[in-house]
Amino acid sequence: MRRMITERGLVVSCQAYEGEPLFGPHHMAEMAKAAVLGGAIGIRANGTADIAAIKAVVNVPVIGLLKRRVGDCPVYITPTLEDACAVHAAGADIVAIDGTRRLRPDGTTIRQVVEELTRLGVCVMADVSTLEEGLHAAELGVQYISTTLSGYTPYSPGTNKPDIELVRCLAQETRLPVVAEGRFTSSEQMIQALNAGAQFVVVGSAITRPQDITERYRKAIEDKVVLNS
Ligand SMILES: CC(=O)N[C@H](C=O)[C@@H](O)[C@H](O)[C@H](O)COP(=O)(O)O
Repeated sequence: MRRMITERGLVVSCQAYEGEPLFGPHHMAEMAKAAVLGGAIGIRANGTADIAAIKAVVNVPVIGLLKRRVGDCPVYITPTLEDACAVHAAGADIVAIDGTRRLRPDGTTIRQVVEELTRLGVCVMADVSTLEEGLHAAELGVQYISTTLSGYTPYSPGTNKPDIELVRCLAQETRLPVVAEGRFTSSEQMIQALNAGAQFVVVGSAITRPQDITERYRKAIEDKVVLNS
């Protein structure tokens, strides 16, 4: 049985890239278990192996995606219908796809992908970068809109902070659950997003990438303390 996320709260993204120490389904499944122990109401995961491994050990809904770069196509979050079907088949409760209007690597449009996933009964999260993309995805009939790609398209504002303003606008202008995702590094920012209308907040690197967390602490020392004279 596939489950939606209906509560408000924190979803933890458990992702590691090839070459990183925690890459691999075993590590990601253990990370997901730890996140659920801490109170995560859902997990976001990349790749069919990680999704299946995580589904086997947690009982909260899993948002699945498949990051895949094809040539120089900028669409890389579950870029094709086949990728979305693979994510669904791996057990994801919700399938996250690129929610922009950009053509997918196989030349298809978001409309075609969402129409087919809707016909198959797949629950879709559209990862968008602007309000306009969110409104368009909502019109196509997706179930969730996430701010995931804000700052990651050439036409969206690039900052090192979460895009709380986009959360607020999406929450005001659509009737769909809005997901706040991308660059959350503090619980204060999470509260701001929830108060701006997010149904839940997805936090990744700040919880599940130890090398990034360590680097953030180390940089703080460098910025404030003279280490060597
Ligand atoms: C833009 C993109 O490709 N985002 C990906 C989407 O799944 C992941 O790399 C992020 O880690 C995830 O969105 C969570 O964000 P953050 O790690 O900043 O908390």
